[in-house]
Amino acid sequence: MSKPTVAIVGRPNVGKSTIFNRIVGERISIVEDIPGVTRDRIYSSGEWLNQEFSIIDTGGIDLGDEPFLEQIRQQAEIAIDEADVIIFLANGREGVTAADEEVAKILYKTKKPVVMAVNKVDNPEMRSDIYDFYALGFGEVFPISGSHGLGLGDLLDEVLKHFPEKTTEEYDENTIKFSLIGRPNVGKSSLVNALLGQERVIVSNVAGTTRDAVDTPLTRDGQDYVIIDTAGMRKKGKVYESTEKYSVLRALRAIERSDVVLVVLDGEEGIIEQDKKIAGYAHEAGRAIVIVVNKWDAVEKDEKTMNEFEEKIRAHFQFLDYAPIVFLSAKTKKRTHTLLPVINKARESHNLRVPTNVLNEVIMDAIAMNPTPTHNGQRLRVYYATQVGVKPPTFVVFVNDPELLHFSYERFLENRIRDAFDFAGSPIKIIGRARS
Ligand SMILES: Nc1nc2c(ncn2[C@@H]2O[C@H](COP(=O)(O)OP(=O)(O)OP(=O)(O)O)[C@@H](O)[C@H]2O)c(=O)[nH]1
Ligand SMILES: Nc1nc2c(ncn2[C@@H]2O[C@H](COP(=O)(O)OP(=O)(O)OP(=O)(O)O)[C@@H](O)[C@H]2O)c(=O)[nH]1
Repeated sequence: MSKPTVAIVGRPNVGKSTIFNRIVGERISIVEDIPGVTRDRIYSSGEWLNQEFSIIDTGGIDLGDEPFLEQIRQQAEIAIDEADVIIFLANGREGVTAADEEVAKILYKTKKPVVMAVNKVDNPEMRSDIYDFYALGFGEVFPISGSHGLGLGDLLDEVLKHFPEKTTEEYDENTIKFSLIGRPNVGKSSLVNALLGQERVIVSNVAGTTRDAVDTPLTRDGQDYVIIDTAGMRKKGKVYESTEKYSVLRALRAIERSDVVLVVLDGEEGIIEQDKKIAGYAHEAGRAIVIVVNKWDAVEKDEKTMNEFEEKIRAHFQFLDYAPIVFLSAKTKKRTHTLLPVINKARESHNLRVPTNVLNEVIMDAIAMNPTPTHNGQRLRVYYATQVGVKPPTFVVFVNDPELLHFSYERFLENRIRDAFDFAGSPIKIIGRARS
């Protein structure tokens, strides 16, 4: 299900990142640290009154050497393209500035709801500083203070009012939604074309929450698929489309709407740091993952080449050890037919539920084989485990003290679970919980 999206715009220094962090709350900090993956804090999720939404800090989208005004203009346009509701943020301590007026001018052009918030109103006496902002014409002005956490509730109440009607599931639940991510030029568009082949369906604009998203349907062997955000893979001529942060944002949104994510690599050029970062996003999102090595036609090879490349992938993407690897060529179409069955399998793993009794046998056997660790004289005790969810499969392990369940032991349990059940292509999550 795609969540509504909120974007924060405003000139520099009004406090966009402060507000973003407030709204995102603890979420970012609890995400596990993956070595080599730096987090761009431009896109995350928030929750208010049980309503989940995605949030974008357009200020975090670095638009290179563009002049100052051009940058904020482009950021406002990104907000218009990507969001369902826009928070226009200004600074109450400085009043309405020329740059605020520039942002306003861009926002007048959109039909999307804009909620005006004035930040740095740190105490009630300062509330009179906000009246000038009514002149910008966005209706009610919400005084807030990011540093003191004031006024955010009222602001979010207003934002929520403008969310689109609850969208029903975009596609039938049997339809497999997948996206292709990877750095520029690895051959994502070529691969989509290769998959569509003769049966190329006219690209239809299926309305998602992002008006701009163009998804491409595909049916093969009786299975329906939708390739998510094929438009985002093509350059559409807007200035900011080519900036790295924007393509990351686009990819993150596509990942979020997908069941399965294809991480596309260039077999000819090999693996570079950017690939790792992109793969990290897919992993963190908890989607099923397939690694695709494209341009395999262009690689000079002997019988060892594929194994060697696979070893390289495993060494670089240790966190993706569950992802199957498919070598193919979008250009010659060699082995492209092997891809969809692997996608089907990954989706199946992502939805797999295992019986509690068998799961507990596996866990108890694991413990017998490799006794639980001790820490400061205290031994970890594992009582039982149960699967609490799918997409990704999530297991709660009841223990005496979750602090004692270290990453390495968790990893060991994960591997035993994987040996016992076929979760190929899917991440699995283990949560330690104290038995009450
Ligand atoms: N007094 C006061 N200062 C604030 C408040 N919110 C943010 N600030 C300060 O304003 C400055 C800018 O905040 P940021 O959140 O970095 O602003 P930004 O809009 O994201 O800036 P850019 O990243 O340059 O676009 C920081 O020094 C913050 O500490 C607030 O509510 N009150
Ligand atoms: N040799 C070879 N070249 C390929 C293959 N697939 C794509 N290419 C070439 O790689 C280049 C980039 O392909 P695209 O499909 O545009 O790559 P992309 O990942 O969609 O690129 P962006 O739109 O920039 O993100 C083109 O020149 C393709 O002809 C392949 O399997 N083998």
